[in-house]
Amino acid sequence: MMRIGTGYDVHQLAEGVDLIIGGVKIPCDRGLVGHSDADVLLHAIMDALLGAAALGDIGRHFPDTDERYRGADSLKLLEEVGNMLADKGYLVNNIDATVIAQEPKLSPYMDQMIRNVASVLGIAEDQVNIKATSEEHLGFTGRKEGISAQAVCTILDYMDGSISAADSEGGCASCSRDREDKGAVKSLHEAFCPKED
Ligand SMILES: Nc1ccn([C@@H]2O[C@H](COP(=O)(O)O)[C@@H](O)[C@H]2O)c(=O)n1
Ligand SMILES: C[C@@]1(CO)OP(=O)(O)OP(=O)(O)OC[C@H]1O
Repeated sequence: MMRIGTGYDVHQLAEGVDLIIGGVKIPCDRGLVGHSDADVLLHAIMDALLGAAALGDIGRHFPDTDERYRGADSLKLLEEVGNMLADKGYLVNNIDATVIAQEPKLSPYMDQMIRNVASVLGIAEDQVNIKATSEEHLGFTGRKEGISAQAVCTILDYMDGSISAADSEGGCASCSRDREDKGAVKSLHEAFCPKED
């Protein structure tokens, strides 16, 4: 069965803070404020993945009252979310996301953002799409008070037997993540990567 998830996040812009989007530190006179590194794009993607798997949201798994997540690298949190999905027998099929930012221009950094997301999730780069749009100077994003992001994803349920190796363009996530010893992931590995054993 294919399942769909959506995610949305907003962070405020302020001086004296790094701007990190999609795991890329972007040169800018202001950055996003948060308890973690405030990576608005990765937060929206995590919520989409958790939503698709009916696993709640990032606040449930990484509470902003927990000191362990102060300044947290959101790529590490995304990797944890990927592990949660794999442990439940889900494969990430595709992710599409939009960052809404009046400035700076994000297009020069898109390829690296895509590489970062694909790499930590153990999927192919063409399973990830990231876009940017300004808000034509309208609203809080248009006034440059903050940056928002939206994401949608589809995931496939390996355990229901309805998908084949051909559905997993990225192959078995366990190959790139060394998680072969876990139940559902072991099954994925055996199904999708038999020749690599
Ligand atoms: N922060 C942004 C905003 C936009 N882009 C790129 O520019 C294109 C046009 O944006 P509009 O908001 O004028 O529609 C958009 O499709 C992006 O390719 C960007 O890189 N960074
Ligand atoms: C990942 C967390 C961890 O504190 O990051 P924050 O920077 O607080 O970002 P937000 O999107 O407001 O909430 C998610 C949190 O769980």
